[in-house]
Amino acid sequence: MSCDDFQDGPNKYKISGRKYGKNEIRIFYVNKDGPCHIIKELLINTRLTLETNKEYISDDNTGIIDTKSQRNSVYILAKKHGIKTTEDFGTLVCSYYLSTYSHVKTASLYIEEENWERLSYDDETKGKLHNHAFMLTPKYVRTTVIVFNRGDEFPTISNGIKNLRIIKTTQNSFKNFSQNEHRSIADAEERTLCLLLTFSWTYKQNPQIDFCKTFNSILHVVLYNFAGDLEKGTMLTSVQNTIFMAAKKILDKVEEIEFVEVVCKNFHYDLFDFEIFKIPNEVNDVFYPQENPSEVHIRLDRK
Ligand SMILES: O=c1[nH]c(=O)c2[nH]c(=O)[nH]c2[nH]1
Repeated sequence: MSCDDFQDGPNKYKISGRKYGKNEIRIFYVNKDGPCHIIKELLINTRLTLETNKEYISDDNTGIIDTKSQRNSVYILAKKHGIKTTEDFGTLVCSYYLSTYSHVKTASLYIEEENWERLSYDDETKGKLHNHAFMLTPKYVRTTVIVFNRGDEFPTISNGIKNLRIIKTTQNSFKNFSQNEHRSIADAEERTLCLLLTFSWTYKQNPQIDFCKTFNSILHVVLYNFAGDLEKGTMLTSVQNTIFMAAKKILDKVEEIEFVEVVCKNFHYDLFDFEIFKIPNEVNDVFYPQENPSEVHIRLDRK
């Protein structure tokens, strides 16, 4: 019987999940080694699971590492060691919690990274990048999850792309779906496809890779899978098939990845009905974007 199984009179219970931590620790780090500054802005959620559960089932708080202490460790470790990569820094923070507090069973972090790009001018200096000025280009959020269990040699690391919104105006069909008595929409040979994509991929333990380079090559896979060749494009027949193909191509491309998860919101762009106004509509060029997207999910594992 584990410490999470317990009995109160005739009633038996099991705590099947417990963790706690600080949310949205915002940290901005500037590497000032030389005139060309390198920056990182991270939003971090910490989570600790303790070996015992006495703080849940009794008034004994002696094991609780308060969430402000958890937050302070993030800033102090950044000051002492800097932040080179998000994955290394996240691993350092988790290792710190595990090595400092012998009663921490699992330390994990969820990290979002702001997409600051080095500033450049659209003039004769085009192509040259500024040493210490940046602009926020929030096309998507880069995510990292680190889970470090006591006793494991390495943490499990996941990366992801959150809230990438893309739209394609042709070469999207949706047809031959279930004929049922409640069906209200017709087959579409053509439609406008607008997706809000969140990908995450989890590495095998201790992958020997450049996480940043891998992120960029996965972003390329995701975009090319959606859009295809710049001029010729590519045909998409459903959201389900589109995200399956993207996940498969990621596993094909990066051997070190164990599984990929995709959550895809599909914003329907409906055609405005001009028929009632007797306005001819030879070209489908006016749409009304719907607010409430549908959602398609897949997780693809290696076997
Ligand atoms: O690609 C799609 N998959 C669906 O499951 C679905 N449902 C829907 O209304 N439109 C779409 N499109």
